[in-house]
Amino acid sequence: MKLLVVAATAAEIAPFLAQCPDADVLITGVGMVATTYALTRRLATTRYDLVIQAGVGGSFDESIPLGEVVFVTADTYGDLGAEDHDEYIDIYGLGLLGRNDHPHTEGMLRNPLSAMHSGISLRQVSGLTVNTVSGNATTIARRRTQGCQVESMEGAAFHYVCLQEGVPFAQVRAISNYVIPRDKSQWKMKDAIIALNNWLIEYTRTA
Ligand SMILES: O=C(O)c1cccc(C(=O)CC[C@H]2O[C@@H](n3cnc4c(=O)[nH]cnc43)[C@H](O)[C@@H]2O)c1
Repeated sequence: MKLLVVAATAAEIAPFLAQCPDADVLITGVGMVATTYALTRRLATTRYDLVIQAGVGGSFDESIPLGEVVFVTADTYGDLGAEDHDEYIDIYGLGLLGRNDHPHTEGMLRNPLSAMHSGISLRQVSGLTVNTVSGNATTIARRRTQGCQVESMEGAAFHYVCLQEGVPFAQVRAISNYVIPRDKSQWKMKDAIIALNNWLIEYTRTA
């Protein structure tokens, strides 16, 4: 199987890079803009059977233990829209994008799961992608209403590009922190990276 591993930063997949130096890897940079540019460019020249985005992320759901590796099967935008005084109107609410305009389905960028994904036996969650990491109570309360379990800075861009290009994909994230008012002392980045890489090494060994 021709597999591409995508990560925002090399640090997130450093153990994998050390153990699998010949793997096909794309380090995109952090955020939706960098992810879209780098991945679109790569997929324009190379066809893959599966593209995996491996990263860390925050969880709104405190029943998911820090360090757990999850499979984000649907993603959406957390801050694409307009502020109307104290309210937030998302891009669909503004009428600038239809909730079912391709590649969106009911306002989500859904992974069309197939037999290819059967080897990914991780908890399946939905993702919210933001430009600014949630760090104050008002923003967090507002973003919670979107009903997603995890937050990242790249997931929606990754889903969007893969859906547009018709490439099978999987967004896999290890939970490094809960989405709470900013307190980096509570982040478990190292544990999350170890768990993410253990999963990635094992998955690519057997894929
Ligand atoms: O110092 C910070 O405040 C900070 C905030 C977010 C991420 C970082 C990183 O060093 C990792 C980059 C990577 O992390 C993902 N991430 C992790 N937790 C969250 C979150 O709660 N909300 C959104 N993104 C998160 C993100 O995808 C970045 O690529 C440092």
